[in-house]
Amino acid sequence: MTLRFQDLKGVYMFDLSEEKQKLLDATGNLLVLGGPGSGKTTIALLKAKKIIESGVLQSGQCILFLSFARSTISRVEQHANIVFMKSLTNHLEINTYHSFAWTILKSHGYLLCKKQLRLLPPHEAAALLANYDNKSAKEVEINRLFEQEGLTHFDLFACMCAKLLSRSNALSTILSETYPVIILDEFQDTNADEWALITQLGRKSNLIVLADAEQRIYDFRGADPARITQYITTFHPISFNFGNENNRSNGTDIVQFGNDLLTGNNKNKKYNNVECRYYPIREKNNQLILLKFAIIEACKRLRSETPKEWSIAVLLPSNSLMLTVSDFLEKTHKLKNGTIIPRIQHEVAIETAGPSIAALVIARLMEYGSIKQCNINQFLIDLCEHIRGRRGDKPPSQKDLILSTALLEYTKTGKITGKNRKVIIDESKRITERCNSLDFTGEVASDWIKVRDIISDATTDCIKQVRIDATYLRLLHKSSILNSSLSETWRRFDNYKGATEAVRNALTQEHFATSAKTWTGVNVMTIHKAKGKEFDEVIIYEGNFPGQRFIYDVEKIDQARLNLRVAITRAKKKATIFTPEGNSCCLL
Ligand SMILES: Nc1ncnc2c1ncn2[C@@H]1O[C@H](COP(=O)(O)OP(=O)(O)OP(=O)(O)O)[C@@H](O)[C@H]1O
Repeated sequence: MTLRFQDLKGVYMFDLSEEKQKLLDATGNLLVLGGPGSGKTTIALLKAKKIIESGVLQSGQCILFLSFARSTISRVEQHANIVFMKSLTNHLEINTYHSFAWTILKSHGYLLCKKQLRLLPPHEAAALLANYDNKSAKEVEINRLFEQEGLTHFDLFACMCAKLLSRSNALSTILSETYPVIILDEFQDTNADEWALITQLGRKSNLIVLADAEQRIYDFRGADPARITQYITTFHPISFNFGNENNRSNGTDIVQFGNDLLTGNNKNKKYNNVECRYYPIREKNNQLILLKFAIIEACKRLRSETPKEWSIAVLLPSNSLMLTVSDFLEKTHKLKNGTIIPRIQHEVAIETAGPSIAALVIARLMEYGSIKQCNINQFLIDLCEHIRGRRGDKPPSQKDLILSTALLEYTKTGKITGKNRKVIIDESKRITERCNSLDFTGEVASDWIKVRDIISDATTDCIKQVRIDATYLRLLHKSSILNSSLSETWRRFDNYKGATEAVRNALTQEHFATSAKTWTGVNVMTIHKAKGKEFDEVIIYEGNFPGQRFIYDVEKIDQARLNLRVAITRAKKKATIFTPEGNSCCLL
C-alpha cells in the first residue's frame, strides 16, 4: 500500500509494508521495533492520524507524542505537518517529557510540596549543586531543595510526576481521559524515573512504544538494556518489528555499515556511501583544514542536487571540540599558495548553560550600572554562579570549586589569600566601578557591547571565560530574546532595573519552547544532539586529543559502537568519518 501526501514543498510517498499495515489496524498497547530509519516515527504518526480520523476522540482529547529533546520534537512536528491536515493537529500534542511533566507539576505540585514550586533551570541547578560530587548526596540535596524550598530540579520532574499520579487517582483519570493514547519515542533511552512515569500513564491510557535497542546511547543517564523487556512484561503489547527496513537512506549501504559495526564486520570492507578518511596529526589546527575541505565538497555536491533544501551534520565527540571546529569554520583561511578558503556559515547546537549564565552576569552589570549600584560582592556572586554552573549537568572541576568557594568567602569576610585570587578581586572592583561610570542610553546592543568590552579587558581566566561564553549567545540565536527583555525593562523604567530577572525568565521560557527548527545547511553538533534527526550528509570528526576521541577508553567500546552507529545512520546519502592516521578509531 502506498500513501501519498503533498505540502507546499512537494509530494511524499509512503510505502507501507504488510507489518506496517497490520500496525495501523492494531489496538491496545503496542511495541514498534526497527532499525535506524525503518519508519517508526512515521508509522506512529500515521497511526495517530488514523485514530483521529476515525472520530473516536472527543473535543479536548489528544494523542500525546512524548520525546526527550526539543530538537527531536521539531523534526516530528515537521513530519506531522506532512501527514496531518491542519484541522487534525489540534488532536495531537507533541511534547518533551520535561515540558509535559512540568505542566502537571505546576498545576498539581501542591499535592506533594506546600511551597510554591519554582523551576530550577539547569544552569542554576548546576551552580547550586556544585559542591556535591557524590551522586547520592546530590540526590539528597535535590530532594531537600524541593521539599523545603519548592525548588524543582529537572531531574525530579519524571519521578515527582509519577508520584503524583500514583497518589491521585483523580489526576490519573483526568490525564488518561485527555490522552487516551500515548506514543513514546526513543523508548530504549528511558531512565528509571521516566519508566516510573510511563508505568503510571499506562495504567489507563494505551501506549505505543517506539524502540531500537541498538540506538541506546544514554546509559550514563540511566537508560537500561532491560527496559524493553520490562515494557513487554508489564504491558503485554502486540509487537511489530520492521527489522532493517530502511527508508532514510534507501539504496545506500549506510544502514549496512551501521549493522556491520555492531558485529565488527565493517573492518576491511568497502562501502559505497560510507567513507573513512585518515588525517595526519599536524601541529595546531592544521588538520581541521581537511575537515573544512570535506564540508565544502559536500556543500557543492548537495547544492547541485537540491539547491534549496540540503543539510549536513558535522558530528563531534565533545562540546569543546565542537566549539574549536565552529571557530575554525567561522574564519577565512589563506593557504600558502594564496588560495582563499572562505568561512562556512553554520549553526551550532551547543550546551546553553555557560552562555546563559554569562548573559545573566552581563545583564546584572547593565542593570546595576544603569542605576550606579554595581558592587563587587554581587559581581563575585554572579561570577561564581558562572564558574560553578557553566558546564550544565557536569559538576565544575575541583579547582573551580575551590576558587569559587574562596571568592564567595570574600563576599562575606572581605578577606582573600593567593596572588591570582587577589587579581580577580582587583579586576572585579575595576569592572564594577567602570560599569557605574558608563552612560547607558537604552540602545540595548551598544549598552551590551560597552559592558562586554569592560569584561574583555580582564586578564584572569574566570572573568575572560564569561566573555568567551557570551560570544556563543550569538550562535545560540539568543540575541533577539535578550534584546527584547532588556528593551522592555528600559522602556518601563528608563534604566535596566529588573533586567537580570527578565533575562533569567526569558531564558527559562526558552528552555520549554519547542523550537520549530529545521536542520538545513551546515550544522555542527555532538553525536548525542544528533539523535533522532536526519541529514543528507554526515561528517564525523574524531579530533586529536585525549578526551576528544570517540574511543580512548577501551572499556567504553560497546557504548562507542552504538554512538558511532547512531551518528552514521543519521545520513540519508553519505557518511564520512575522519580519524587520525596512525592512531585511527579501533572500530574502523
Ligand atoms: N513507509 C515509508 N515510505 C517512505 N519513506 C518513509 C517511510 N517511513 C519513513 N520514511 C522516511 O524515512 C525517514 C526515516 O523515517 P523515521 O524517522 O520514521 O524512522 P525511525 O525509524 O523513526 O528512525 P530513527 O530510529 O533512526 O530515528 C524519514 O525521512 C521518513 O520520511
